[in-house]
Amino acid sequence: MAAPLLSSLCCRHSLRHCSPRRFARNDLSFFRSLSTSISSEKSLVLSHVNEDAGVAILAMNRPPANSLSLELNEAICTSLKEIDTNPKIQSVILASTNPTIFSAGLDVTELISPDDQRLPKFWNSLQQVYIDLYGSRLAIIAAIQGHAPAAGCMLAMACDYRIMYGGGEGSTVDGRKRKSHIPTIGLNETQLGIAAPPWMGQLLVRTIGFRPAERALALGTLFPPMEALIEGLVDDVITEESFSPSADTIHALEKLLPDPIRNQALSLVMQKAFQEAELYAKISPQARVASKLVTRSESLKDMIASREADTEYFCSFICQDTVQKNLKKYVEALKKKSKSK
Ligand SMILES: CCCCC/C=C\C/C=C\CC/C=C/CC(=O)SCCNC(=O)CCNC(=O)[C@H](O)C(C)(C)COP(=O)(O)OP(=O)(O)OC[C@H]1O[C@@H](n2cnc3c(N)ncnc32)[C@H](O)[C@@H]1OP(=O)(O)O
Repeated sequence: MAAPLLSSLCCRHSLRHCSPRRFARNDLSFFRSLSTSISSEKSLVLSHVNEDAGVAILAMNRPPANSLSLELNEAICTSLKEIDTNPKIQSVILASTNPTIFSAGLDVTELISPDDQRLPKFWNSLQQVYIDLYGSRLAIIAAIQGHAPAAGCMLAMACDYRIMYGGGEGSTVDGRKRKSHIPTIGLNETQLGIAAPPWMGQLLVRTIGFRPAERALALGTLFPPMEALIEGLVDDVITEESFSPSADTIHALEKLLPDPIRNQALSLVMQKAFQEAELYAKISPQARVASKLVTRSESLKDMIASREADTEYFCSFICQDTVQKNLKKYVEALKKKSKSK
């Protein structure tokens, strides 16, 4: 049933290689077929590979908050595609150059008084980020050193493993002392007066289970690290007390991390992410990818099948007067809060 639907509903531009037959095949080509051919501003992400370890880094680099604009979404897809073409690489660490914000979710300014050509393109680019991460042949490890609300949480959930910084006074998240920083993660859309799109909500359901997700979606809950761990929203929480760095890992990270974020070799989250990435990289790729297909292919097919309808709904929803009013108020409050610091 899903296959003919899929071919008719696949987005013309980004999914043109995604034939139903490929979907049925239990091999790497399924994941490769989901890649895009979008061009991008490279500096919005920093990426680098350590071929000896089979690990790559993809660090979002859009100050101040890594909020997801059309261009950042495209840059993530392009960078992931480049990494994907390197057969020596099996794992990627998805990270942020900002040590206190993983990603603030959608760039809410994209949603206010939107341009009617750009808005669907923007939404399409977010869908593509999800498809490319969730359907990647690569094992993707989220190194969540800072806040990850809404679509920031979606990015993390689309990865294979999530490691979050536990926070604390005088912590050394990037090797420098800083004041207390407790990050949070969750789908907080209802707090903005909007609902998470169905595929994002379903991703939360698959990650933490039906009832906890139902409640978290309704309340727009942002979980601090230990609560996120208990709910299963993250797989590991790292604190100075719980993790001891190893000289070998720091050395390998120094080889992997590009110049502007080389000091993150001292980040415990980054160190644990690297160890996890190495672990995944040692598994037979065929076997690992086949096992990923078991849990992900059906929901991806469903999401792709409803992609155009999702975009249409999103655009008409965002353009409603009441939604625009709520979003404007939200952005004003955000800016006021930031100024008052
Ligand atoms: C029946 C079917 C229903 C179907 C529904 C279908 C479609 C659904 C329709 C819509 C769905 C839309 C989906 C949305 C998902 C999203 O991702 S919405 C975005 C949600 N994000 C947030 O709410 C996060 C907001 N930001 C924060 O809470 C904080 O900034 C932070 C991340 C916790 C960090 O705090 P911190 O104190 O460190 O930093 P500041 O607050 O000072 O921020 C610094 C700087 O960054 C700017 N900024 C922060 N977040 C955003 C953002 N999301 N977009 C744009 N800009 C952001 C902030 O304004 C500051 O900038 P400055 O003022 O220039 O200093």
